[in-house]
Amino acid sequence: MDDILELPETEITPLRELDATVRVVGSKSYTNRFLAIAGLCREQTVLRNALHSQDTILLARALRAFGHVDVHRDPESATITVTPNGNPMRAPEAEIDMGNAGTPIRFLITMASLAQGRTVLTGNKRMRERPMGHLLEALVTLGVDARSLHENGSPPIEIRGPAPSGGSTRVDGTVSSQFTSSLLISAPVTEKGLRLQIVGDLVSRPYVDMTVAAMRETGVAVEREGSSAFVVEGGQGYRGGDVTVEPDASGMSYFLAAAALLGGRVTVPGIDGGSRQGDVGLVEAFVDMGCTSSGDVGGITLEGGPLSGIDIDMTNMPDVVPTLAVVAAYARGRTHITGIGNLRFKECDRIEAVSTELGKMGVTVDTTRDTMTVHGGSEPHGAVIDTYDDHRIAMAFAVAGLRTPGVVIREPGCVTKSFPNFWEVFQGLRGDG
Ligand SMILES: O=C(O)C1=C[C@@H](OP(=O)(O)O)[C@@H](O)[C@H](O)C1
Ligand SMILES: C=C(OP(=O)(O)O)C(=O)O
Repeated sequence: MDDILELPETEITPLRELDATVRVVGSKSYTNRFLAIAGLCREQTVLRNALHSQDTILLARALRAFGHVDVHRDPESATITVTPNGNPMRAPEAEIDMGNAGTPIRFLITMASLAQGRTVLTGNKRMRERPMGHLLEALVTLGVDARSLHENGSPPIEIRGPAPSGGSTRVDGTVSSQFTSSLLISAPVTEKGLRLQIVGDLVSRPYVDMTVAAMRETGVAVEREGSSAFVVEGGQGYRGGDVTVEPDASGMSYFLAAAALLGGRVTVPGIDGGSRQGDVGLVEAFVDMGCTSSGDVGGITLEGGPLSGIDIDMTNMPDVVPTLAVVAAYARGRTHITGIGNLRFKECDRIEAVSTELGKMGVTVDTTRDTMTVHGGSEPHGAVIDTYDDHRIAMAFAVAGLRTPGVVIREPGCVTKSFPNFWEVFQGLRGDG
């Protein structure tokens, strides 16, 4: 098919009927976790169904730059193999440019403290505005020499290692869960381990649960004390071997949304409601709006129905807010979304972006610092959608184009951050793909 990734824009052709089984890419979050863990492991790790996208490639390259592991991808078997080569972890001489890969750069900030020498982690313009300050504060308490070179809490971040090995610290959980995950992942390979207390209300909590699950799956013990404290003993080694990554729940959301908007049916195999990925919670939200779901252990099926607005707290599923907001635009009544203040620190300010772009389609959206209210009910019209170099804005609004004629997505190539074959899979919904 045409290489949509290279085009300045693409117009979406509406679709009348939908009944499809859709295979989505491997989870971005699990791939990032298992890659980071493999980068700390003394044994070889083989990742199956791992996500091969801009962000995970940047993480794999960064791991290689520390010189202690070889990372090899076999496209035939879609496996990524991480093999320790016996060398110590050393800070690379050149700065590491992490683009706008938020999770990877945050995982690497703590990992870099284990390496000998001065590491500088940087990124694109947007990354240089994204917050890392709470993670730096937690690391400084542990005695790590880590700082924001522009003293604004954002990259470039300089880390001088190796740091004193572990200890006790606190981390603010109100801006990003990735700081907690970052501290936890490196903890078992330190000498003293980590006692960690989260302060403030933790956002995106399911991602921390995924971190703990990934750590346990790879052989280390993590103790939890209540919901906000963790103890990880030092001197533990991660276990290598085979790891299989489940499908990406955020990537799944666009296809479930398509079923919701078209009154059609979509099945995504390989993932079920019991997944730890918080974004599977979107299925329940769509059911509350009027859809029907059926799921067995082998997959999730959603069938559209007449849609009504809902009130929903999305603290635990930030990445599917654009998806839900687009569907809400087609629902009768208003949808009030709370708990989403940290959407302002993602690939773009997603509260602003979603309300501006829905506005272009004739939909009224009210916003506050941490909420969004979408007024549905009158049929949206087509518009040229700016995507702000944000994959989730592109993918969410593409779905609107399946129902509304005249939706044009600018810079469709931005999907490569998390879902490089998105347009191919999207085209496949037509059954002629
Ligand atoms: O740990 C992770 O894999 C992620 C955590 C979330 O970020 P925040 O904790 O910053 O909300 C999410 O938005 C991101 O896409 C992936
Ligand atoms: C926020 C996201 O990613 P990250 O924070 O890893 O850049 C995302 O994928 O929606």
